[in-house]
Amino acid sequence: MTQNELKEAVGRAAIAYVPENCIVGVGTGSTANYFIDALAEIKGQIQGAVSSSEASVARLKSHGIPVFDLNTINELPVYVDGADEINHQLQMLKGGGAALTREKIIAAVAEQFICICDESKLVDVLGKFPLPVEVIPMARSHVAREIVKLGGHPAYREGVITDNGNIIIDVHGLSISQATELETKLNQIVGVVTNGLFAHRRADVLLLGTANGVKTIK
Ligand SMILES: O=C[C@H](O)[C@H](O)[C@H](O)COP(=O)(O)O
Repeated sequence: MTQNELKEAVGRAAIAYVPENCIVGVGTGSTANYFIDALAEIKGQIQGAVSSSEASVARLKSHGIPVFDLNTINELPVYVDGADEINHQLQMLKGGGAALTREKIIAAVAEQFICICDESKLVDVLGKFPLPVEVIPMARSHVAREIVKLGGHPAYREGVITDNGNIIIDVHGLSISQATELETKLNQIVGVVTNGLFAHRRADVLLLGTANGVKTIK
């Protein structure tokens, strides 16, 4: 199977976690896009969605799926999203598509986080994929200097402005054994909006696309 076929398989498998008549949390990226396309097939059975990016909002709307403002809803049973890396404790590294902050907000509201990935994303130690950090533009140099003090190599992601009007610094050279501690330390740097470690709020279920089918890891 190709990587895209594995992504499509997990996107479809996640539909089983969507309760009838609910509002569903929808993530961002190529894997989440397959979930959105599968969701379109059952759109008559849900009220609609909340979404972590303008790109996903546009895709949901193109399928005729109603999109709600997160502030108008009281409960969110499930959030479905991809990841750039996930470890065996179901801690994730996210934000390759620059949507990390809205993803973290929706994940905080959701009762269950269902992570959908092809098997290339499962790692023993997070950090080979550069860790994205969303930063207020005027704090760029300050945040970069503080990241160096933590042992990382910061790189400004040129030409990218997030949906929130901020910039992204990608942190290279990390081998993240203490993910919750690093998530907290990075968030304490003044000027950081959030970082792409999802260690405090991990996934509840991983649907992993493999050559032998979709594996469920809890
Ligand atoms: O900002 C983007 C998100 O964190 C994505 O969930 C992540 O980058 C994975 O995307 P993809 O499914 O395209 O690999």
